[in-house]
Amino acid sequence: MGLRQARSVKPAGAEAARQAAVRAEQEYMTRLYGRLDEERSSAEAALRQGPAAGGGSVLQARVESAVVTEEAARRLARLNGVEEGLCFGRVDHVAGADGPGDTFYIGRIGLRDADHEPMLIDWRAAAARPFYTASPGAPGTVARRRHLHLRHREVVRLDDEVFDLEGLDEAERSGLVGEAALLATLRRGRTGRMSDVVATIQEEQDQVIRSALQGVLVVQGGPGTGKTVAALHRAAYLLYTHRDVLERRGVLIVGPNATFLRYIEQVLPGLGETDVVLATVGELHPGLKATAADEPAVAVVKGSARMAGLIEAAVADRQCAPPDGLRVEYDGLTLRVDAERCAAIRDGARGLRVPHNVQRRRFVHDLLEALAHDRAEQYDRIMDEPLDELTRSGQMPRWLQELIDESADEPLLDETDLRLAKEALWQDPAVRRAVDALWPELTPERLLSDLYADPERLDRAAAGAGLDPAEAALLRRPAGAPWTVSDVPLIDEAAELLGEDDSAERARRRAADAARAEEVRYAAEVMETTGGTDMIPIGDLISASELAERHGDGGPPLTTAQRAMADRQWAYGHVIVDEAQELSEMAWRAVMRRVPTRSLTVVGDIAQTGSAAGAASWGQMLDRYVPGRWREQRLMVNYRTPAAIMRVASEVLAAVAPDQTPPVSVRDDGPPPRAVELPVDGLPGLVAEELAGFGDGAEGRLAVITSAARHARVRAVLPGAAVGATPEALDSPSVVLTAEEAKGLEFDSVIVVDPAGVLTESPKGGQDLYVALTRPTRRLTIVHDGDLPPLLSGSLAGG
Ligand SMILES: Nc1ncnc2c1ncn2[C@@H]1O[C@H](COP(=O)(O)OP(=O)(O)OP(=O)(O)O)[C@@H](O)[C@H]1O
Repeated sequence: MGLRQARSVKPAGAEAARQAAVRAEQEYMTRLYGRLDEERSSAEAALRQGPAAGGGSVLQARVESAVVTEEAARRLARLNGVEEGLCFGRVDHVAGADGPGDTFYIGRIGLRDADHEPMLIDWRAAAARPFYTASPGAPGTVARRRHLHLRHREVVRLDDEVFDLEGLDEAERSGLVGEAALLATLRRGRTGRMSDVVATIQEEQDQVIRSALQGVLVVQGGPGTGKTVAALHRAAYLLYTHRDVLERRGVLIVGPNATFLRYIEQVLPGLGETDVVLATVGELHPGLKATAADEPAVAVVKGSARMAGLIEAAVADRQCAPPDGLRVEYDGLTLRVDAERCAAIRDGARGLRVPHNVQRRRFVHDLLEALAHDRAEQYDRIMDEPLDELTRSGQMPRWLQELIDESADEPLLDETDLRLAKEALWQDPAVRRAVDALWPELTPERLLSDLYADPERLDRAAAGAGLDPAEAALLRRPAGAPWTVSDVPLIDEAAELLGEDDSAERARRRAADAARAEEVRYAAEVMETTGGTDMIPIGDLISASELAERHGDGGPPLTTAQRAMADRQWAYGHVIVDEAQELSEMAWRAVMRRVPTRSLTVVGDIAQTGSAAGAASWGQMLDRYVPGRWREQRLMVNYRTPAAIMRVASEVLAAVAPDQTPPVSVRDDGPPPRAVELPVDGLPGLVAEELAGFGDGAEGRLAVITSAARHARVRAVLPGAAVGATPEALDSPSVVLTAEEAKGLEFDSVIVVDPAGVLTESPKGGQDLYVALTRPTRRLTIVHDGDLPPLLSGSLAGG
């Protein structure tokens, strides 16, 4: 939207009129909050009372109570979540020939009065849209947009934007100022957590938020253009508009790291939304929670799509036919299956179009059958020896010879004999060992750790997948080393090829039965806990780590989000990938498996790609799934970084990614960025000065972003600062981060230490410095040792 064209009106000299307007709005807000209180009371009563008694079985009654209770708990959670800023806007439509124009109040949820007349319109509803899209150039039927600023339940300020200028007198026109509501929001100090922006969504963002559910939408935008915030509001909007599908299937949001997910976590409940799973790539596979990163060169190999071929080859390598045939000692005999038969059995199993662990059942069956036959033949020969002797010596009685001749055509083993023989063989440890060695039952983790730890296996698999020996060597590591984030898509890929192993399948079935019983018990317990508001609503917005904790407690998987997270084969209704430029080809495969309908929102900035295995273009990652069928929307306005800071960042961008256009800053406030020549030992003084600049309020966050080379020293001189991308770091006034860790986050003040180091360490060639420079919302200080990179020195004021 033409942000600078939008206008607000300050009725100069009309203080009395302003006060009257505030009073009128206060009256309306009081009614709205009164209605909210009534709704809360009725949700609490529904929780206390449960469903009305009716006919039906005890089980049916229990299930109904669970449903009613869950619905009431959700409703209550939603109502409690909107206490602050319940209503934030109002639109007045132009009067028509048939009477005065409609007025709508816009809020975080919708409310109706006792007669079911709408009092407050949910921001996601179609009737709310003009509030976001009206602009002076295209006002539609909107005459005025009013932003209401509340503190608790009290109206503290109104900002009007009048689109029907004809209706204003000269004094009012001269009092018009630029986008007061947005700028006031943007200037607020940071709290370490992202907050919702429902009151100030801009038109270009609105288009992203309300874009159709179907297909792949790419949102490409520079730093601070609100990609993350728009993606989260889109999740809320889609869940509201397509509740039927998405409540059942859930929405998955993939973010770059756990801290980032914590940073955005509270936005969704704030928007009144649930049924959303937040996960990093390292958590995509149930049961895993990898955070360690590989060296860039290793990450590049692990991220390459060729790894899919390597894993396929590694699985095939675990399906053996011994070149000399199989020999097993059993019951005093040496049982044999010759090489040709072994190969036929292996190929027969491979020919089934099912995963390895399921094919194994056929392999085991056929191999045991071959062994059983060999055993029967050997017994037969042993039994035949005395008879042969009789024949040779001419002492065979006629009746016996006749009996032998009659049974000559009968098979050695009938069906029952064969079954019993196979069962007996399968009980024998030596037979099992032999079968397992040829075609083991494998978990994905075991496949991968065996592979990484065995150079010969690796070389064989690599050769089958077109990786050269040097690349294969990068994958080597000792068994038992912790999994890295880049391993997780590989484990997921392996799981797909291996299928459930038998024991896992049995455990899953047992767990499902137990969970069902537990759900009924839980519902009954909830009914007894009729504590009203202090009852913890059933949390639907769940992160992978929370899920793991709950499962550790043996709690039942209750919600869509919880069920989805626990199930590798869950198909989500929609997937949102944030900082999507960082995903490798293999990570994309893992994501795409989770959304067979290809309903995705892909959010990122190609200019910020830091990961060596990440995207150079969106087509590189997406064309193989939806060739030419993804749509792109660009966000061009930077809401975070003031213009003077952005000028410095833009010069870096021009040098490292000349084909990318930096966004235009909406803010041009704040002090100019500065460069300071200072040894690391001088940092405490600088940090103290910056923190003092925030004043005494609780708000205000500072980050020291430094190169890996200086990280240890910077940490040592700043013992009071939090370190690294941990959730606790978000609550700390100051934190020391690498550029990689700072991705997606923002801070009031940023000190970049050792820009030359950040620049050279950046795997892609400078993108990390661009990321670091675009984190501040107010102040940027660059600290160097007299080695300021030339691409910064031109645009910075020295200090
Ligand atoms: N319409 C808006 N109203 C108020 N604040 C907004 C609006 N759009 C974005 N912002 C604010 O601008 C800041 C940047 O937004 P966000 O983090 O979503 O940007 P981004 O494009 O994801 O950035 P990056 O690529 O650097 O991670 C946030 O503080 C966000 O709340």
